[in-house]
Amino acid sequence: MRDQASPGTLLSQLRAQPPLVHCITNFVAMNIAANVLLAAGASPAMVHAEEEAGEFAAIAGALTINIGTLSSGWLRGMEAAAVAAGQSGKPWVLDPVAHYATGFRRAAVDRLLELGPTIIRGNASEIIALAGGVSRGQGVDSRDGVEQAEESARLLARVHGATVAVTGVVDFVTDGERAVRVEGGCEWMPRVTALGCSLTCLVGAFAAVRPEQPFDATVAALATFAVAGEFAANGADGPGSFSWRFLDALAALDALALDRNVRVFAA
Ligand SMILES: Nc1ncnc2c1ncn2[C@@H]1O[C@H](COP(=O)(O)OP(=O)(O)OP(=O)(O)O)[C@@H](O)[C@H]1O
Ligand SMILES: Cc1ncsc1CCO
Ligand SMILES: [Mg+2]
Repeated sequence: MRDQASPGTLLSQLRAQPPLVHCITNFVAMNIAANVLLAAGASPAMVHAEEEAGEFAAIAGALTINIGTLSSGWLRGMEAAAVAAGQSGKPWVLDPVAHYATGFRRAAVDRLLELGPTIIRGNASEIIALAGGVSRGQGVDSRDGVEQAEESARLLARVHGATVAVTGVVDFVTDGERAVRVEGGCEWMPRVTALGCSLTCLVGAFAAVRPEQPFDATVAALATFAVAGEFAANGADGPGSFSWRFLDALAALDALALDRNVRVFAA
């Protein structure tokens, strides 16, 4: 990994100049995602009303859109925000939560994809289905392995000119040319709701720090989660204690510890 764009370097930059991150996320995720961004050192704002989402996206350093608890009004807010982000050259991240579940979600994601997300972050079931494959997903949790989603991720990245991140036991990131796997995290992570949604918001925070390098920004965010997740697993008895230890580990994580413990490998 090039030195100037190591995860630790990006984390230091994020903390030196905390980016304002416009998050349109779901009702389940709103609180934990805001706390995750604050713990990491970024400044979250949960703004979804259609009357203001476009205006706000132009002010923020990056935008994240998550369709977890979608409604028609929210979708109009998402579209306005994505258009404004595109017009003002701000990176934006799409989290297509359970987009395969209903026609409403499928149509919403199709429209959002047309608006050209900079980064797409999902679990394996979501990424496989987004590329037109047959996924085993039903609800918001993944029922497929990341390995099964790697080719789908490469395809999506090429078709949409986006960086695509698939998360799970070992994460996978590609921009269609480069690809890496990020190891780490812990078994409790999928047992705490909305940690993936929160990661999407953190990807936005890193993208605001490096808008021209969405691939490096995405890897840095995933690496931050992987290392903080491993540290937090130490002494955790289950999802409850892991959840608060994870916030503490994120806040305590420094650039040096991140770069020393990160496990990113070319794929
Ligand atoms: N079994 C596991 N072992 C280690 N880390 C994991 C495991 N499962 C998920 N993770 C990590 O948890 C984080 C969230 O990823 P996950 O794939 O669970 O997202 P998600 O399914 O979209 O979650 P949600 O929809 O609940 O927000 C990522 O950092 C990922 O690396
Ligand atoms: C549980 C749940 N339901 C809709 S969104 C969400 C958060 C995890 O994706
Ligand atoms: Mg998810």
